[in-house]
Amino acid sequence: MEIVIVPDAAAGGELIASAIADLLTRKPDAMLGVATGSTPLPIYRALEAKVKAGSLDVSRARVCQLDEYVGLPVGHPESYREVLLREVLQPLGIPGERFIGPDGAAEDIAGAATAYDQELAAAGGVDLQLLGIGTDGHIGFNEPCSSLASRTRIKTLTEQTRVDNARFFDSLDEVPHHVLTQGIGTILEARHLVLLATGEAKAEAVAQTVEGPLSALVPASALQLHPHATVVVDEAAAARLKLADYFRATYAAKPSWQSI
Ligand SMILES: N[C@@H]1[C@@H](O)[C@H](O)[C@@H](COP(=O)(O)O)O[C@@H]1O
Repeated sequence: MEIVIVPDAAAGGELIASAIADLLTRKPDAMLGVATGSTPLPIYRALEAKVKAGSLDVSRARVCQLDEYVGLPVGHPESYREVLLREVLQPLGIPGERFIGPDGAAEDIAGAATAYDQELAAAGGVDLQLLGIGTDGHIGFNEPCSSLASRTRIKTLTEQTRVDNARFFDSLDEVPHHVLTQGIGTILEARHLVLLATGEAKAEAVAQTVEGPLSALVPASALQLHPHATVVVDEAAAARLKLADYFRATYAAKPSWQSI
């Protein structure tokens, strides 16, 4: 696992957007796994700036969703499909036909979960999966004690996650209790995992993810199992890392030709 400590969220967004640009240069039809929440927004704005400047070609890029609420009506502005259309697809000019995600409005939710895993596999898998992290260490919507081998499936949100996400809704009551999320096993199949965490509220979860034991209690610690996982943190989110100086020295000495 590579840990990169950046000065602030904007620098993290720029670094990760550059890695995505490198990937799309090597593989123009790469499948990008995108995440929701506030944290990845600087990545999307940095990508948008590159597209507008003409330095990034996304004309063949494909995009896939990490997770989705269950039970919101199709087109609900806070469904993750709508959020990603608004924050990623439309600003980058990527048409909806190149965007796949789980159907949280399906009548057969278990079937929709299985269908999404099959769709991801049929698409050739995910080249680079962006991840945020919940204050309880969740990735996607894999709450604590999710199986480290889990596939896309329905999960029940913890009260903490519902409270954390209530800011996007008019009231806590409107935050769904159930979600569809790529499983941890599904996420680990992506060829490169890139987790961005910013702000002091994430410092404890980051420390447990990076330096704690591999544990289903901290779902993000499953990144320790992945051969190419990059954790990008700002100074505030790095505050509890015991090995912060080592991570800084390692990154400073990294060969210039090597991307994250
Ligand atoms: N399902 C999403 C996660 O993918 C995201 O990482 C998390 C943190 O969001 P934020 O970045 O806003 O703190 O929120 C939600 O639970």
